[in-house]
Amino acid sequence: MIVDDHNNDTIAEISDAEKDFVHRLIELYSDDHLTKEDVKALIMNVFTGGTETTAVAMEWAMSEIARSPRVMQKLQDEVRRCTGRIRKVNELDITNMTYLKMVVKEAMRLHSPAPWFPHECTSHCQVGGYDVFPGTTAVINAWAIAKDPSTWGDNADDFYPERFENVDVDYGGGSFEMVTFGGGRRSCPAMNTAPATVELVIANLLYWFDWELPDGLKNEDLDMEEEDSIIIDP
Ligand code: HEM
Repeated sequence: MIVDDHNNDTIAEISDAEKDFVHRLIELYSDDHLTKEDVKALIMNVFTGGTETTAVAMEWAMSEIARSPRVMQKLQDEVRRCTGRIRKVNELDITNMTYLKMVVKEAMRLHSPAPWFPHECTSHCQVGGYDVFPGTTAVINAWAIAKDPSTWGDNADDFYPERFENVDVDYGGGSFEMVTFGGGRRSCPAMNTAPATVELVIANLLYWFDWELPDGLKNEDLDMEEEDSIIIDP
Protein backbone atom coordinates (compact mmCIF):
# COMPACT_ATOMS: atom_id res chain seq x y z
CA MET A 1 0.00 0.00 0.00
CA ILE A 2 2.70 2.51 1.04
CA VAL A 3 4.89 1.32 -1.83
CA ASP A 4 1.97 1.58 -4.29
CA ASP A 5 1.22 5.11 -3.06
CA HIS A 6 4.76 6.08 -4.02
CA ASN A 7 4.21 5.02 -7.57
CA ASN A 8 7.45 4.37 -9.36
CA ASP A 9 6.28 6.21 -12.49
CA THR A 10 5.92 9.52 -10.68
CA ILE A 11 9.34 9.53 -8.98
CA ALA A 12 11.02 11.11 -12.00
CA GLU A 13 8.67 14.11 -11.67
CA ILE A 14 9.51 14.75 -8.02
CA SER A 15 12.37 17.06 -7.05
CA ASP A 16 15.16 15.67 -4.89
CA ALA A 17 14.08 17.88 -1.99
CA GLU A 18 10.56 16.42 -2.06
CA LYS A 19 11.62 12.78 -2.12
CA ASP A 20 10.97 10.91 1.10
CA PHE A 21 12.40 7.74 2.61
CA VAL A 22 10.13 5.44 0.55
CA HIS A 23 10.99 7.23 -2.72
CA ARG A 24 14.69 6.63 -2.00
CA LEU A 25 14.06 2.95 -1.26
CA ILE A 26 12.12 2.52 -4.49
CA GLU A 27 14.99 4.10 -6.41
CA LEU A 28 17.39 1.58 -4.88
CA TYR A 29 14.92 -1.19 -5.73
CA SER A 30 14.74 0.00 -9.34
CA ASP A 31 18.56 0.03 -9.49
CA ASP A 32 18.57 -3.62 -8.34
CA HIS A 33 20.29 -2.69 -5.07
CA LEU A 34 17.30 -3.88 -3.02
CA THR A 35 14.56 -6.47 -3.52
CA LYS A 36 10.90 -5.59 -2.96
CA GLU A 37 11.04 -7.68 0.23
CA ASP A 38 13.98 -5.54 1.44
CA VAL A 39 11.98 -2.39 0.78
CA LYS A 40 8.98 -3.71 2.72
CA ALA A 41 11.16 -4.89 5.60
CA LEU A 42 12.92 -1.53 5.85
CA ILE A 43 9.61 0.34 5.93
CA MET A 44 8.36 -2.00 8.67
CA ASN A 45 11.63 -1.42 10.57
CA VAL A 46 11.04 2.30 10.67
CA PHE A 47 7.39 1.93 11.71
CA THR A 48 7.99 -0.62 14.43
CA GLY A 49 11.33 0.76 15.66
CA GLY A 50 10.56 4.43 15.30
CA THR A 51 7.06 5.19 16.53
CA GLU A 52 6.40 3.60 19.92
CA THR A 53 9.98 4.17 21.14
CA THR A 54 9.86 7.92 20.56
CA ALA A 55 6.32 8.24 21.96
CA VAL A 56 7.28 6.34 25.09
CA ALA A 57 10.47 8.42 25.55
CA MET A 58 8.29 11.52 25.39
CA GLU A 59 5.78 10.17 27.92
CA TRP A 60 8.49 9.28 30.43
CA ALA A 61 10.25 12.62 30.05
CA MET A 62 6.96 14.49 30.54
CA SER A 63 6.09 12.40 33.59
CA GLU A 64 9.48 13.03 35.21
CA ILE A 65 9.26 16.77 34.50
CA ALA A 66 5.69 16.95 35.84
CA ARG A 67 6.80 15.16 39.00
CA SER A 68 9.64 17.57 39.67
CA PRO A 69 8.53 21.23 40.07
CA ARG A 70 12.18 22.26 40.47
CA VAL A 71 13.19 20.79 37.10
CA MET A 72 10.02 22.05 35.41
CA GLN A 73 10.61 25.64 36.56
CA LYS A 74 14.30 25.64 35.59
CA LEU A 75 13.53 24.09 32.22
CA GLN A 76 10.63 26.39 31.45
CA ASP A 77 12.82 29.41 32.30
CA GLU A 78 15.46 28.17 29.86
CA VAL A 79 12.95 27.42 27.10
CA ARG A 80 11.29 30.84 27.38
CA ARG A 81 14.62 32.68 27.68
CA CYS A 82 16.12 30.98 24.60
CA THR A 83 12.98 31.24 22.49
CA GLY A 84 12.20 34.93 22.85
CA ARG A 85 9.09 36.51 21.41
CA ILE A 86 8.24 34.17 18.60
CA ARG A 87 5.30 31.88 18.01
CA LYS A 88 6.98 28.51 18.05
CA VAL A 89 10.18 26.98 19.40
CA ASN A 90 12.28 25.83 16.47
CA GLU A 91 15.30 23.57 16.04
CA LEU A 92 17.70 26.51 16.11
CA ASP A 93 16.44 27.67 19.53
CA ILE A 94 16.92 24.15 20.85
CA THR A 95 20.67 24.27 20.14
CA ASN A 96 21.01 26.80 23.00
CA MET A 97 18.92 24.79 25.48
CA THR A 98 21.59 22.87 27.35
CA TYR A 99 19.37 22.02 30.32
CA LEU A 100 16.66 20.61 28.04
CA LYS A 101 19.21 18.23 26.52
CA MET A 102 20.25 17.09 29.99
CA VAL A 103 16.61 16.58 31.03
CA VAL A 104 15.80 14.44 27.99
CA LYS A 105 19.01 12.45 28.36
CA GLU A 106 18.32 11.84 32.05
CA ALA A 107 14.75 10.71 31.28
CA MET A 108 16.10 8.25 28.69
CA ARG A 109 18.75 7.04 31.13
CA LEU A 110 16.18 6.26 33.82
CA HIS A 111 13.62 4.86 31.37
CA SER A 112 15.33 3.17 28.42
CA PRO A 113 12.45 2.96 25.90
CA ALA A 114 14.06 -0.20 24.46
CA PRO A 115 15.19 -1.83 27.72
CA TRP A 116 16.99 -4.80 26.19
CA PHE A 117 17.98 -6.03 22.76
CA PRO A 118 19.47 -9.28 21.50
CA HIS A 119 22.63 -9.64 19.42
CA GLU A 120 24.01 -12.85 17.93
CA CYS A 121 27.69 -13.47 18.48
CA THR A 122 29.54 -14.10 15.18
CA SER A 123 32.95 -15.08 16.55
CA HIS A 124 34.36 -16.51 19.75
CA CYS A 125 34.99 -13.85 22.38
CA GLN A 126 35.14 -13.42 26.14
CA VAL A 127 32.84 -11.20 28.14
CA GLY A 128 33.54 -10.73 31.85
CA GLY A 129 35.61 -13.91 31.85
CA TYR A 130 32.91 -16.01 30.18
CA ASP A 131 33.47 -17.66 26.79
CA VAL A 132 30.83 -16.65 24.26
CA PHE A 133 30.70 -18.88 21.19
CA PRO A 134 29.49 -18.05 17.67
CA GLY A 135 25.72 -18.37 17.35
CA THR A 136 25.11 -17.45 21.01
CA THR A 137 22.48 -14.80 21.58
CA ALA A 138 23.63 -12.15 24.02
CA VAL A 139 20.99 -9.89 25.51
CA ILE A 140 22.14 -6.36 26.25
CA ASN A 141 20.31 -5.03 29.29
CA ALA A 142 20.34 -1.29 28.56
CA TRP A 143 17.88 -0.69 31.39
CA ALA A 144 20.20 -2.08 34.05
CA ILE A 145 23.40 -0.61 32.56
CA ALA A 146 21.93 2.90 32.74
CA LYS A 147 21.08 2.49 36.44
CA ASP A 148 24.27 0.82 37.63
CA PRO A 149 25.29 2.56 40.91
CA SER A 150 28.97 1.79 40.26
CA THR A 151 28.74 4.14 37.26
CA TRP A 152 25.97 6.51 38.28
CA GLY A 153 26.50 6.72 42.03
CA ASP A 154 24.17 6.38 44.98
CA ASN A 155 21.51 8.55 43.32
CA ALA A 156 21.41 6.32 40.21
CA ASP A 157 17.65 5.83 40.62
CA ASP A 158 16.89 9.54 41.02
CA PHE A 159 15.86 11.88 38.23
CA TYR A 160 18.68 14.41 38.42
CA PRO A 161 19.48 15.98 35.01
CA GLU A 162 22.34 18.07 36.48
CA ARG A 163 24.44 14.90 36.72
CA PHE A 164 25.30 15.42 33.03
CA GLU A 165 27.05 18.72 33.84
CA ASN A 166 29.98 16.68 35.06
CA VAL A 167 29.57 13.39 33.21
CA ASP A 168 30.72 13.18 29.63
CA VAL A 169 28.41 10.36 28.56
CA ASP A 170 26.34 10.49 25.42
CA TYR A 171 23.97 8.16 23.67
CA GLY A 172 26.00 8.18 20.47
CA GLY A 173 27.06 4.56 20.91
CA GLY A 174 30.54 5.40 22.17
CA SER A 175 29.68 5.43 25.88
CA PHE A 176 28.98 1.99 27.26
CA GLU A 177 27.67 3.51 30.51
CA MET A 178 24.44 4.25 28.66
CA VAL A 179 23.42 2.32 25.55
CA THR A 180 19.91 3.67 25.00
CA PHE A 181 20.38 3.41 21.22
CA GLY A 182 22.69 0.40 21.19
CA GLY A 183 26.21 0.59 19.84
CA GLY A 184 28.34 -0.55 16.94
CA ARG A 185 27.15 -1.48 13.49
CA ARG A 186 23.55 -2.25 14.45
CA SER A 187 23.01 0.82 16.60
CA CYS A 188 19.90 2.91 16.09
CA PRO A 189 20.10 5.14 12.99
CA ALA A 190 17.87 7.66 14.79
CA MET A 191 20.16 8.19 17.80
CA ASN A 192 20.41 11.90 16.91
CA THR A 193 16.98 12.58 15.44
CA ALA A 194 14.92 10.76 18.10
CA PRO A 195 16.21 12.84 21.06
CA ALA A 196 15.86 15.97 18.91
CA THR A 197 12.20 15.12 18.30
CA VAL A 198 11.55 14.63 22.01
CA GLU A 199 13.35 17.89 22.83
CA LEU A 200 11.37 19.87 20.26
CA VAL A 201 7.98 18.63 21.48
CA ILE A 202 8.78 19.17 25.16
CA ALA A 203 10.19 22.64 24.54
CA ASN A 204 7.05 23.70 22.66
CA LEU A 205 4.73 22.28 25.31
CA LEU A 206 6.64 24.04 28.10
CA TYR A 207 6.87 27.27 26.18
CA TRP A 208 3.10 27.50 25.84
CA PHE A 209 1.75 25.70 28.89
CA ASP A 210 2.26 25.56 32.64
CA TRP A 211 1.87 21.90 33.44
CA GLU A 212 -0.12 20.56 36.40
CA LEU A 213 -1.04 17.08 37.51
CA PRO A 214 -4.79 16.36 37.19
CA ASP A 215 -7.38 16.25 39.98
CA GLY A 216 -5.08 17.66 42.67
CA LEU A 217 -2.73 14.67 42.36
CA LYS A 218 0.49 15.22 44.34
CA ASN A 219 3.85 14.96 42.53
CA GLU A 220 4.98 12.04 44.65
CA ASP A 221 1.74 10.14 43.93
CA LEU A 222 2.21 10.04 40.14
CA ASP A 223 2.31 6.38 39.18
CA MET A 224 5.75 5.71 37.65
CA GLU A 225 5.43 1.94 37.52
CA GLU A 226 6.81 0.38 34.35
CA GLU A 227 4.93 -2.11 32.22
CA ASP A 228 7.40 -4.77 31.18
CA SER A 229 7.59 -5.57 27.47
CA ILE A 230 9.95 -5.02 24.53
CA ILE A 231 9.18 -1.31 24.92
CA ILE A 232 8.72 -0.10 28.52
CA ASP A 233 5.46 1.87 28.78
CA PRO A 234 4.58 4.11 31.74
C1 HEM B 1 13.76 7.25 21.64
C2 HEM B 1 13.62 6.62 20.49
C3 HEM B 1 14.40 5.38 20.08
C4 HEM B 1 15.11 4.50 20.84
C5 HEM B 1 15.34 4.51 22.35
C6 HEM B 1 15.66 3.51 19.93
C7 HEM B 1 16.46 2.45 20.33
C8 HEM B 1 16.97 1.50 19.47
C9 HEM B 1 17.79 0.39 19.86
C10 HEM B 1 18.21 0.07 21.31
C11 HEM B 1 18.10 -0.32 18.76
C12 HEM B 1 18.91 -1.63 18.70
C13 HEM B 1 20.39 -1.32 18.68
C14 HEM B 1 21.21 -2.54 18.75
O1 HEM B 1 20.72 -3.64 18.48
O2 HEM B 1 22.41 -2.42 19.08
C15 HEM B 1 17.47 0.35 17.62
C16 HEM B 1 17.57 -0.07 16.32
C17 HEM B 1 16.91 0.53 15.27
N1 HEM B 1 16.16 1.68 15.32
FE1 HEM B 1 15.80 2.81 16.96
N2 HEM B 1 15.27 3.81 18.66
C18 HEM B 1 14.50 4.95 18.70
C19 HEM B 1 13.94 5.62 17.63
C20 HEM B 1 14.01 5.20 16.32
C21 HEM B 1 13.44 5.91 15.18
C22 HEM B 1 12.70 7.25 15.27
C23 HEM B 1 13.72 5.16 14.08
C24 HEM B 1 13.38 5.40 12.63
C25 HEM B 1 12.74 6.41 12.15
C26 HEM B 1 14.45 4.00 14.50
C27 HEM B 1 14.88 3.01 13.67
C28 HEM B 1 15.67 1.94 14.06
C29 HEM B 1 16.15 0.90 13.14
C30 HEM B 1 15.85 0.82 11.64
C31 HEM B 1 16.93 0.02 13.90
C32 HEM B 1 17.66 -1.22 13.42
C33 HEM B 1 19.10 -0.88 13.06
C34 HEM B 1 19.88 -2.07 12.54
O3 HEM B 1 19.56 -3.22 12.89
O4 HEM B 1 20.84 -1.88 11.80
N3 HEM B 1 14.62 4.06 15.86
N4 HEM B 1 16.80 1.45 18.08
